[in-house]
Amino acid sequence: MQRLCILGATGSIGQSTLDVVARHPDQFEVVALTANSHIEGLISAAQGCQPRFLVVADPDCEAALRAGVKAAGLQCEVLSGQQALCEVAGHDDVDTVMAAIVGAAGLMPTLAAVESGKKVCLANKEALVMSGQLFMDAVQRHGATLLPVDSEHNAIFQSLPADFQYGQLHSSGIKHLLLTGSGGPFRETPLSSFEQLTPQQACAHPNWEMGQKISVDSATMMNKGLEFIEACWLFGASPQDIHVVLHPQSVIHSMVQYVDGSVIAQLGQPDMRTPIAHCLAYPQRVAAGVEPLDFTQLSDFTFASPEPARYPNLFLAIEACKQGQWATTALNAANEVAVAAFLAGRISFPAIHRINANTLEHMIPCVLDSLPAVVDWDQQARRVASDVLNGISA
Ligand SMILES: NC(=O)C1=CN([C@@H]2O[C@H](COP(=O)(O)OP(=O)(O)OC[C@H]3O[C@@H](n4cnc5c(N)ncnc54)[C@H](OP(=O)(O)O)[C@@H]3O)[C@@H](O)[C@H]2O)C=CC1
Ligand SMILES: CC(=O)[C@@H](O)[C@H](O)COP(=O)(O)O
Ligand SMILES: [Mn+2]
Repeated sequence: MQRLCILGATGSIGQSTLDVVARHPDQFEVVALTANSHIEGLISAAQGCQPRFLVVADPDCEAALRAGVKAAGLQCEVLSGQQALCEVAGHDDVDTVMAAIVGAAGLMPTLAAVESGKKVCLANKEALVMSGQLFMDAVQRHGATLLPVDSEHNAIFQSLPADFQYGQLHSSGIKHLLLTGSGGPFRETPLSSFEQLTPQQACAHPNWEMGQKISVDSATMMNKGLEFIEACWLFGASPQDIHVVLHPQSVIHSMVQYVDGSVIAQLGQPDMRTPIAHCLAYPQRVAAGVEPLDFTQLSDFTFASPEPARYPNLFLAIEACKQGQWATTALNAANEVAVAAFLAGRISFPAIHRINANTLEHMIPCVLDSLPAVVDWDQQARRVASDVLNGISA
């Protein structure tokens, strides 16, 4: 029996994880569920799986959660605050942590799981983008098992040689990692109308149902930029090892191109239950509730290169990846500030890129060789991004 902690249980990945887990009560037991403040969602999830711990990050929500737990007749211990998230992620009674908090808020709880040597199923790409080498060193040092949930990285993981060793792309006969991206909802929208695009339009992804932040990131292709950085860390790749390919159908989830001309791909429905089930059951396989692909019903597969004028955030992220940790941590922070402002209706869609680029220009390169340095740098970048934002929206 695998004992699970689901960080971000009320979100899109959290809910898909609960769906997979509920199909296999003989294999998975949920020990802890966490959220930020969505109490009803947490209680409803707890009614399905009866966890021992329920945790809200926002301490102001603890009393309401306690009352809700009592009213629902649940036998859960209620905790709150970031330290409590870290405690359940590293708890002795937990084997596996689904890291599915969105954004930088996931860094500390995910690292707590890593530092306790857990099996960590990583959806929270921002944690890795922020802390790269420190994160990967902690995985090594604490003997954690890191499995990629992000659909592209899961596809690459499945397409690599079974005996692939971290960082040995070239000696494994690999030429390139082909990172596919849909291009988001604005792939064919005239650039002249970008200033008028709304959050609702940006969140209407053509293929995937996801949380708001990652949906906007898909629309700007910052998501692919974050994934580019994520792939470098996960597989020990260099920027020149990775090619981004537009594939609007999102059926091929990414590929590995070998020196002999072979290309190995992982395909499937655009449904996160597949990579989630793959990570949870690895190295076994379990049913995920996902319909098999029917190739006779599929439309054409098409491919293209992303255009810099349409997706400047993608190219900014690739450049940041080449610059190093100071740049990727700052870019991630700026992007979180910018996307929140766009979702709140404060700035236009193209202003997301202006904030990201201006923030990077204001940051003076430095070495981030400790976690406190990363956290401090993230905060500095948020302050700079907020100043840029106030200048734009004033
Ligand atoms: N959705 C998808 O298909 C995919 C997502 N990912 C990655 O997975 C992660 C989660 O994405 P997604 O599920 O879409 O996001 P959602 O917005 O749907 O869910 C986010 C979750 O994080 C919790 N949360 C938000 N802020 C905090 C905080 N400050 N402290 C603690 N918990 C917090 C939310 O709680 P509450 O409900 O209380 O706000 C919720 O449970 C992201 O990093 C994303 O990039 C990767 C690949 C695919
Ligand atoms: C499902 C998943 O992994 C997302 O990250 C997805 O890739 C978003 O789609 P885009 O390819 O449009 O970014
Ligand atoms: Mn992805």
